[in-house]
Amino acid sequence: MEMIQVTDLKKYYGSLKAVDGVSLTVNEGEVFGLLGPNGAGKTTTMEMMEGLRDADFGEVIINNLSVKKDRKKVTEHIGVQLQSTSMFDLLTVEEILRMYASFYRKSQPVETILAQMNLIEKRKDSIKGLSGGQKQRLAIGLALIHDPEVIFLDEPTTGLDPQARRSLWDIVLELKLQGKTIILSTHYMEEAYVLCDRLAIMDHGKVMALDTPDNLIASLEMESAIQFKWGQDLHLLESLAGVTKVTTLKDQAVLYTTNLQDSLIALIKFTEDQKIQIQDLQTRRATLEDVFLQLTGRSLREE
Ligand SMILES: Nc1ncnc2c1ncn2[C@@H]1O[C@H](COP(=O)(O)OP(=O)(O)OP(=O)(O)O)[C@@H](O)[C@H]1O
Repeated sequence: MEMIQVTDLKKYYGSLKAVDGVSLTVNEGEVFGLLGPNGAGKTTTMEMMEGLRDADFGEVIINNLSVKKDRKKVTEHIGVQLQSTSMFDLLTVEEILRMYASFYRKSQPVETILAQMNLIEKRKDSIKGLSGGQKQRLAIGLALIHDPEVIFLDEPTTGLDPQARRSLWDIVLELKLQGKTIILSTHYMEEAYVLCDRLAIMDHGKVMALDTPDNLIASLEMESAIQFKWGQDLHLLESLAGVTKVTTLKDQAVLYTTNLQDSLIALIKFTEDQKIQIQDLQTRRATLEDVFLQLTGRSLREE
């Protein structure tokens, strides 16, 4: 069943097209990702989906309710993770959860949220003293207090260390197991790959591609990438055995290939014959990063 339908959503700020005609659907129980670099329009898209920002054009339907016309009813079905900077620093974890619970007609027991977010030991601590990961878990806990079916997480792991990031991934996967529908924005391709059933790759306010992570990678028709420092003409590399595409990333050449072994042997032979030295050679399986590079000519990590 489709839980969310977004049709031709637009938001312009003067001549800047922050969101420029986004259409997508999110199925019930799915983790759906918006993947793109800073400024791609992920937050603006999510805020229009949540009803927190007015769209200039387009429509969002959540659980058969129009976000524009039935905003109040929609809020009962959705949970939005607030940025932790906007929480009341002097309250304790338990106090803020109780305060949020009081905003709703029906809410989950605070105990349940504390356990689910791994915050039982922190319940009496003030928010000010929490680590970044604990604050993010609390922010998600606050979004869950009224037990919504749909949860929006805007870059939930930005700025967290790898361990805190993984613990947040576990929480997202646990929420999925409970049947929640989750919309998550991120600029980490590994996170998108691990968590998302399907994802939309966004750039300059548009959806560049939308599919499962594996299908997006498979659509490139290149299993592996060979990357190395390269100061010569790129065209020299195009006819090497197995190579399907050639591109650059800063001072590096990236060769995509369907046959890593053939391409590597051909590359080494070619550079030997031409007396060209290659530096910093590495090979890897193609990733969502490569999908983004192919679609936009840029790296997700260039911020
Ligand atoms: N209120 C506003 N006024 C003017 N421009 C805005 C406003 N809000 C967002 N923008 C611009 O719209 C574009 C999209 O911003 P948005 O925050 O949606 O991107 P994002 O993909 O979420 O990036 P980030 O990861 O940095 O949050 C950016 O160029 C941003 O500067």
